[in-house]
Amino acid sequence: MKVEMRHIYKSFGPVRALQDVSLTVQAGTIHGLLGENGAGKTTLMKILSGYLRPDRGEILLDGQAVRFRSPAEGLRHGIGMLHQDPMDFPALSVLDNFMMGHEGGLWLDRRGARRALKELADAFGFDLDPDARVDSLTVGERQQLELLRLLWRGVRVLILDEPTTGISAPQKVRLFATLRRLAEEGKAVIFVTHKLEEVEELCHRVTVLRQGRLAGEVIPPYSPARLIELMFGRPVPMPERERIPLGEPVLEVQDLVVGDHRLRLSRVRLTVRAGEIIGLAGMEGSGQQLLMRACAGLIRPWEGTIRVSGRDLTGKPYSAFLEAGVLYVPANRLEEGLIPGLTLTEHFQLVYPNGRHLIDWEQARAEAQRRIREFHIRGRPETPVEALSGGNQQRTLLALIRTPARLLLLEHPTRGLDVESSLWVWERLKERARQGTALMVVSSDLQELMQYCHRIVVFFSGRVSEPIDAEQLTLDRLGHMIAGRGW
Ligand SMILES: Nc1ncnc2c1ncn2[C@@H]1O[C@H](COP(=O)(O)OP(=O)(O)OP(=O)(O)O)[C@@H](O)[C@H]1O
Repeated sequence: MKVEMRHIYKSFGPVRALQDVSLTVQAGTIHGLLGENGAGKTTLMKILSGYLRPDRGEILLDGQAVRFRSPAEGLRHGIGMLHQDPMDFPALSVLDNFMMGHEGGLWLDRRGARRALKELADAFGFDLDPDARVDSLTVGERQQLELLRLLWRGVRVLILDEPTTGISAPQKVRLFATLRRLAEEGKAVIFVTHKLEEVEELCHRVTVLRQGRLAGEVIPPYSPARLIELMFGRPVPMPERERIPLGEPVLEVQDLVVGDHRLRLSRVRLTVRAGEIIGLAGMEGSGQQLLMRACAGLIRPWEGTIRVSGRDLTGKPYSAFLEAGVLYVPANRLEEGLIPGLTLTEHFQLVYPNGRHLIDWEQARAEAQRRIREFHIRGRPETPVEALSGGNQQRTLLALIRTPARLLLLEHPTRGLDVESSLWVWERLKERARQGTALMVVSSDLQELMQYCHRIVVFFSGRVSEPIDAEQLTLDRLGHMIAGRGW
């Protein structure tokens, strides 16, 4: 199906999210949509899939003008969107979610649906237990489930809004192969991303948006420098690798045994020093989060000890970890990090209250404004967090990290961030390291781990490697280890 969007305009109050954007996507192709944070990519795709209505402009499918009043209508026309943050029902099972929205709903033939789920999951190499509750899945697994659901619904235009952020390198390879296959079968695939290498690897054509406007359209062979210039309106220099000197041990993990219903980490030993940045690499769900949560005081270890700055905190409550200067920034920003419905000002007041009993809202607003400026958040003090673009939600989370901190535990701090914003975030994190904070960072971006971390710990199915000096690692070796080879 050929998709045409013509002269689309969309504003949210004073924010002009899209101005005169046109896009044509041919059937049988993978079309990239590239742009910096807040460029309007998600808004454009929400309009195409029926989640939002444009203020002006039209949409044509195979030359026929269409107007969708809801995503369900979009889906009936064969347009499905895989969102950046999972849009599922966490309290229900994988199978229930898979069947959700299907004509017949939950009364549908469950056995048939179960079979379809298994077949699709096998085709992609995804390992999803149909009876698991969705809130026990990782972000990546939830994305996988949603992708399978859309395919099962028979979409002809598949929109993927940054689909690779939560999944492992081998899963990405499989996903890309599947997307190519879907394109060969005649589907139109729209691939929203910040990552230039993904555009190069996958896309037959790419449209670049900048600040709500069309910046250009490019076909291979791509020049990364040209794409960056289209995205940001100027070249963006890459930083040199930096060696931050290390201080005293901050985090000392001894023979830690910790687990949940599906995974168990055995005898983990790790010391992180002041100023050190340790990267945790592995497929989503390989145990990184267990270690992070144990070190944040959110889950109790079964055995072993956790010491922070010499104090034994094993088995102590989360509040004791907070008091010791341990801060945890989770991956799931809209469920655990931010509170939908609350504004930016309200979020900052929760973390930095300006009064004991009464809040001076005038001052609160001014403080929020200051942080918005400092962290380059595209939003206003009164903006509710769910109205921010994904990248700006991430910046907000970072702006909410209290100072000083002894130990920062960050999951995917640059997930969903464009090149320039990622550099900016890492600058902030390095600044913390230089001030003596110890950092432990989970990321699926191996290149970024290699670039910024002193040492890297690799996880595979609950196995945990010794910390490896990042300078002695190659991207290739790291990729193999993550896939369970060469241990
Ligand atoms: N519901 C909303 N209410 C108010 N403003 C909004 C809303 N949705 C989006 N915006 C604003 O519109 C602009 C474009 O946002 P959009 O999410 O489309 O960007 P994006 O290119 O997808 O960015 P990212 O890569 O960070 O997700 C941003 O300035 C954003 O804050």
